[in-house]
Amino acid sequence: MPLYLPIMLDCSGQHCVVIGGGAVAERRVLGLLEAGAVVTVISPELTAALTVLAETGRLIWLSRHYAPGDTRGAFLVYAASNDEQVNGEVAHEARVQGVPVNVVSHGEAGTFITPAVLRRGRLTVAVSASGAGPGAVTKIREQLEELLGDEYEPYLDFLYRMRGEIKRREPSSSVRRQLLRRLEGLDVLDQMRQGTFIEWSPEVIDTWIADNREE
Ligand SMILES: C[C@@]1(CC(=O)O)c2cc3[nH]c(cc4nc(cc5[nH]c(cc(n2)[C@H]1CCC(=O)O)[C@@](C)(CC(=O)O)[C@@H]5CCC(=O)O)C(CC(=O)O)=C4CCC(=O)O)c(CCC(=O)O)c3CC(=O)O
Ligand SMILES: NC(=O)C1=CN([C@@H]2O[C@H](COP(=O)(O)OP(=O)(O)OC[C@H]3O[C@@H](n4cnc5c(N)ncnc54)[C@H](O)[C@@H]3O)[C@@H](O)[C@H]2O)C=CC1
Repeated sequence: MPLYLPIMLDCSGQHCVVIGGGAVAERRVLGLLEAGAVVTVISPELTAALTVLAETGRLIWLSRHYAPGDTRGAFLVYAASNDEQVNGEVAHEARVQGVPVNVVSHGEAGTFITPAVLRRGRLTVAVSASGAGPGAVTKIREQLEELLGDEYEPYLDFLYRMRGEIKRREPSSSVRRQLLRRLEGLDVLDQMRQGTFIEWSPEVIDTWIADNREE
């Protein structure tokens, strides 16, 4: 297996196709929906959770087997049936069309693989072992879950908001850089972990910027 290139893809509004409706397809669909994709599932059967998503209009379900041409025009394709041969055909068709494809039954047959994912609001950590085995990946993801607690969600929201304020208010790029460096050096993350953080009002932000803007 090669060393894959990690990237973060904007899938919002993009048409993505999943072949198969089992447990693995379900994981792929949930990831796609979280990323805002428009999902079509092609499978004669669906898991209970996928059935609910189809019934509530969160995905488009074509209740049939894969047929040639199903991957046409897709942004991403997932060959997630339990039939190796079908998955191989899907992969071949997608490759010919230049559409990125993930093959769940045989990673190397696809053009990308799916990492284990940990999310904390704006934070996304994707773990790949380049095919060394799902056990290793899962264990590393679980260890990172211990390390990166829920406090990262409000912390990154705080940094995001303050970064916006600094960029909006401060015309000098060198001062901006200094403010952003100082911002990241604050003990806000610890305060959030301990539950002692008090949301910064616009006045507090003004004062902090004024106090920290000297070069
Ligand atoms: C190559 C890759 C291709 C891809 O799917 O993209 C691939 C391939 C295969 N997985 C297989 C088996 C299992 N995989 C899992 C679980 C996960 N597998 C995932 C990713 C990947 N799996 C890609 C490499 C990622 C990397 O290394 O970077 C995760 C991270 C993401 C996800 O699937 O959501 C998720 C953990 C999520 C988490 O913990 O967060 C479980 C456990 C379970 O399902 O509960 C089992 C059953 C138990 C077992 O076999 O150990 C088989 C054998 C199938 C067979 O026997 O027929 C193949 C085929 C092959 O080896 O090529
Ligand atoms: N990459 C991964 O993380 C993992 C991969 N696997 C592999 O993924 C495959 C699928 O796993 P599960 O989802 O657990 O299997 P499953 O048996 O629960 O689901 C298979 C799905 O494929 C559908 N299907 C079968 N033939 C089809 C066709 N011709 N066209 C469209 N849909 C078709 C079935 O209706 C069913 O919905 C396994 O066979 C295994 O090889 C298994 C576990 C984890």
